[in-house]
Amino acid sequence: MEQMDFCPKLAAMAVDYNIKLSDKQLQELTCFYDLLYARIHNWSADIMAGTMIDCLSCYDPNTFPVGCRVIDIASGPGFPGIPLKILWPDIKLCMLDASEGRLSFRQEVVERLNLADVTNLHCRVEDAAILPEHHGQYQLSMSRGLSYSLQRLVELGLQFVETGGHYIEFEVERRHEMEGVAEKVAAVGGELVKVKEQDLEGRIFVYAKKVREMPLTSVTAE
Ligand SMILES: C[S@@+](CC[C@H](N)C(=O)[O-])C[C@H]1O[C@@H](n2cnc3c(N)ncnc32)[C@H](O)[C@@H]1O
Repeated sequence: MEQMDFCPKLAAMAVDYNIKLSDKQLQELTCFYDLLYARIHNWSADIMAGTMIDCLSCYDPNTFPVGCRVIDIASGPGFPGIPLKILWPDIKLCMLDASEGRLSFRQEVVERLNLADVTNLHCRVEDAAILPEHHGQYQLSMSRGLSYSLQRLVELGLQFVETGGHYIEFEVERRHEMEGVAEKVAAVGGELVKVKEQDLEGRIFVYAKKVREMPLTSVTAE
């Protein structure tokens, strides 16, 4: 029953949040939901439609150049990377997570949906950030649900992008973290571009641009 509800709920929410989804994209997002439901957790259609809309809401034309190289850090089962890839099939997407189980699930989704230009990485973000094949190799990085401080997240995210590239943090209801956010971003080589709030999931999107290269500090506990 939940599964049958998903597609119409997502379609209605997309209209509410001004996100245009084609029938094909709705089908693909529904297929992703079906796989999540069967393999990961039987999340309700309401919760999952909200999660998909949350992921898609980070889109900003100034940070997503056509065909851009994107890395989703700590992607888990594929959020926000897979919904964004479905909405913008031209992006070249890498999804990274420290959990191996999540990698095989994401791979299954990629194969079922026949998604091109997607790579999957089983690695800790701190390790990948200093590898030459990932450091500075993307135009856009993002993370949703990784539980580090905002400054540490921006620091890590900016390691992956070239100068002029962007990092998007999916911040949620940590108002204290938003104090002095521009200074926190500047301290790790970035410039705060904008902050966007959305009622759904208490979301605050933080957009940071990389303006200079900074070495990654070796914080191990926060
Ligand atoms: C709360 S989940 C969020 C997953 C997904 N981004 C989402 O929005 O549903 C946090 C994820 O971070 C991953 N993770 C935690 N520490 C990590 C690290 N140091 N490097 C890479 N992934 C990490 C976990 O394996 C988990 O999949």
